[in-house]
Amino acid sequence: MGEQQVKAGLDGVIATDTEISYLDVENEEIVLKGYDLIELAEKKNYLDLVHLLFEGSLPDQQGRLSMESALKKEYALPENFFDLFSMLPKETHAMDAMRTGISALAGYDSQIDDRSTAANRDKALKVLAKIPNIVANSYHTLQGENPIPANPDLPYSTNFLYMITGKEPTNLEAETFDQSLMVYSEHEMPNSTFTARVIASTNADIYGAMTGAVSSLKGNLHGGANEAVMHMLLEAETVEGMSKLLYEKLRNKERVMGFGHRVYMKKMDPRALLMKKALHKLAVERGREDLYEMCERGEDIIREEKGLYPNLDYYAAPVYYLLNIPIPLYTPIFFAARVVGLGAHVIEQHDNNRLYRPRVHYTGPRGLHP
Ligand SMILES: CC(=O)SCCNC(=O)CCNC(=O)[C@H](O)C(C)(C)COP(=O)(O)OP(=O)(O)OC[C@H]1O[C@@H](n2cnc3c(N)ncnc32)[C@H](O)[C@@H]1OP(=O)(O)O
Ligand SMILES: O=C([O-])CC(=O)C(=O)O
Repeated sequence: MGEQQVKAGLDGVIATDTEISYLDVENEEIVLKGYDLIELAEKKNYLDLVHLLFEGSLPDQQGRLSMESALKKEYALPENFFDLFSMLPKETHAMDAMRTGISALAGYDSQIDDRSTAANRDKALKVLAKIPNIVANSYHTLQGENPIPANPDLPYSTNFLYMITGKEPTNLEAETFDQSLMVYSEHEMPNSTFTARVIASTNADIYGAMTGAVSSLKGNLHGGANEAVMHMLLEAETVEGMSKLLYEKLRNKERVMGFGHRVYMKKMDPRALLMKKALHKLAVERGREDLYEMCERGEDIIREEKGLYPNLDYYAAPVYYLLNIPIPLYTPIFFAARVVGLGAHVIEQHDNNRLYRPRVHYTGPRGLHP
């Protein structure tokens, strides 16, 4: 094995070739199939991006419509599917309920063992079609509420938000939510994507890979941070409260959720910048400029004191709050948006597979006898 150096957390290690996406930190660009994710998020919508990742190109109007109608045909969940959620303890976290739902879908797929590109793409589209229903209605069921049926007259992402809140969103709400799905859609090789690819590399199916990815994403060093950020903002209450809380956290050497990133670290996550703009628009419209100012104050303090910048979760959280989304759904929504990226990665892994099986640097004892 020689003298290979262990990189804690596999920091900087190249895990695979990919044609899907790349974080070009030097040029501050998130490259997605040759496009800049931020430009896509400003000019296109979520289903364009789905088409780009699954079909390899941005769609024309017709292409977008036919993708949307294919998704709508798959919105429904198997009969009595919600019974699953009513059997869970009502304290079950929305991420765990969603994970159960995705895992259960496997049993309904008669082509579960077909790992061809076309079959995998069909499966990924099925998950994408059903995920708003699973996210929104596993939550409603656990809350003892009735499931909210999909409204097929609404565009995909508008319907997703409608199924969460039960109210038809305004244009600004629908556009902001769609943009949030775009920025969450794909991000190269985060822990959850790596998890999905590692699982897929055993020839396991896409449902298993995605179920593993949900588990990874739940942790607060990853997707769970958006929920934690909102609890922090609510605890702080005011701009002054935010200063007090953050200085206290810094004194206690606590990690501040929503700051730092393995790849950007000393630079602002470009997706956070976009969500910051979206937050400003929403905050002005809602008369909640105080929430925006709290976030800015937090950003200034952590930059000055730690040299750290906000990541996407820091600004996505207050955006979701102003969209009246229940806090436990923030991370499930992150996952739902990421289904497209994860789907693309599982397809790529199966198309050119080699089992992931690394080695270790053994530091334990030798030569013992029982
Ligand atoms: C969309 C996403 O999933 S983005 C990630 C969301 N997660 C969060 O927001 C959680 C808060 N952030 C963090 O914990 C980290 O920045 C991570 C996990 C995202 C990346 O961390 P890593 O690359 O592993 O860096 P690591 O954990 O080694 O930290 C390096 C140093 O920066 C400090 N640091 C990093 N992030 C933070 C933070 N948010 N608050 C305080 N200190 C921090 C660490 O304490 C450490 O300091 P030390 O060298 O004095 O011990
Ligand atoms: O890239 C990462 O490590 C985490 C992240 O920002 C994401 O998954 O969107």
